[in-house]
Amino acid sequence: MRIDIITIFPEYFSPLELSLIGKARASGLLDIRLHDLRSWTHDRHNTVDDTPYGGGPGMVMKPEPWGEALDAVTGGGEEGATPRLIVPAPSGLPFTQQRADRLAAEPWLVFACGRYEGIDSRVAEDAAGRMPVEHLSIGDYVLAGGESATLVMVETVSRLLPGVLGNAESAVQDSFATGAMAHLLEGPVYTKPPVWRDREVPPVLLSGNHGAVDRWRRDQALRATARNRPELLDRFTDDDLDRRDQEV
Ligand SMILES: Nc1cc(-c2ccc3cc[nH]c3c2)n[nH]1
Repeated sequence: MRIDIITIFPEYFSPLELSLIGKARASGLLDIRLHDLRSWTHDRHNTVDDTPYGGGPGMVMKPEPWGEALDAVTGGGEEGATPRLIVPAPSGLPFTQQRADRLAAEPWLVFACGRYEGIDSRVAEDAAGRMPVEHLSIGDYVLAGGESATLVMVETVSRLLPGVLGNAESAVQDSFATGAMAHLLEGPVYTKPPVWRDREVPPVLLSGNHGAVDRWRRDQALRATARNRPELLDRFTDDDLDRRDQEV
């Protein structure tokens, strides 16, 4: 997958040089390219913002640099390929695991990181004439810019790509994404030592009884979900829950 990120703070994305994503980039699994929006300004001050039409607080990102940046970045696709443009925004569609699964199937994503009060709306309108455009929100809170949201989305999508996670992690990911644990919150996890500050690991996890361990883990996941996200349990009918009992 190719991922282009356009931002006035390219250094914000140095975490993408680390860990699994850093390794995936080094191996060629992931091709992440950073672009400084100011490269497409032509004035002495590299101006990217201006006052909002209609008045109001703050500044709005000017359309000209964005238009030139998107033309330059998206024009260079192989065999004229076009990317999907993702614009992080508090007003966007919810970014969910399901939407991440869908984005992970895309060959090329471009992220437009806004700042100030946002990007002149004509930029996305103009781009939509040449490529799919999605405004996405990572949650109901307001960030100072799109960079944090882009980091979250790039990490969530990248870890779904085959080969990015090691075998162990991808096995864990599968068990929570599908089957009896799908859509449930993860329960508690433990590792050595068996006793730490007089706190024991739940004995079932040391029992070697895989059926009992699976049942215990599903029960813990149901408890965590009922406690913190009861609305997720609405997805299950009583029959589903009974069937899950048989499954595990
Ligand atoms: N889910 C979420 C996205 C944002 C966001 C996205 C872009 C910009 C640009 C300026 N402020 C922004 C905030 N906040 N919260």
